[in-house]
Amino acid sequence: MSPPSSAPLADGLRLFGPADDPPIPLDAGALLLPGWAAAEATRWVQCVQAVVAQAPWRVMRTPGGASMSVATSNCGDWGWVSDASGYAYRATDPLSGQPWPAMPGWLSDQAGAAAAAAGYPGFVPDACLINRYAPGARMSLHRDADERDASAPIVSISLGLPATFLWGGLQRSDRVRRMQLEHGDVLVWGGASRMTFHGVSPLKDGLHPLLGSERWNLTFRMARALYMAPTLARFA
Ligand SMILES: O=C(O)CCC(=O)C(=O)O
Ligand SMILES: [Fe+2]
Repeated sequence: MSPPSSAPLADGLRLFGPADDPPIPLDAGALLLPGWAAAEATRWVQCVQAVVAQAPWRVMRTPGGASMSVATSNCGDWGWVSDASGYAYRATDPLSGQPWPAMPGWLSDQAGAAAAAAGYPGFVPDACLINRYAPGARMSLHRDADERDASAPIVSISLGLPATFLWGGLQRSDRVRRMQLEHGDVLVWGGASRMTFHGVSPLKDGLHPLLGSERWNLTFRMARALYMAPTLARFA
């Protein structure tokens, strides 16, 4: 196999990270792209800031009534919300009654390029959930199961403080692996691992040059749209 190319594709898109770190297979269908988003981190941060200027960070409640430990926002056609009635994708922000901020084209392009680099061409997200972790914030083991088309992958970007990511199996009781997610890391999972249980351990305190004592995570999904990989990929 030839070494991964670092040549910019267009408008700052790269096949692999600036350090040319090769992708790390995690499971069938799941790949870590180390540092893939690091080179453009300030642009990622600016995009999030523009979103939260319109749809501010808020703490959602779980159906059981507990406050989530992350603060959350969304952009795109569909925003993921949790409240007393359950989990759902909504077209409008419950805080404002207005549609969620549009997904910046650059974000959508980046998510599509990351998915393609992980073997999922044709990924066009219609939802981007943004989670903000302060020290102590965590996400318990769950799987992303509110989307219409489970053949579409998930693209998850980490910014700011490192976190311990929990990667389990298809059953809640399966062994859980712990891995460090660093600033700029991109995790893509789909196919056989699309319904893998995952979570995040309580964030350790620290100071990141760009985000201070926070970690931001952007999770791109196809919430309602159907995933249609380009025909060519089937013959590749
Ligand atoms: O913060 C992360 O890395 C994971 C977030 C997540 O799993 C989710 O929002 O569903
Ligand atoms: Fe998740």
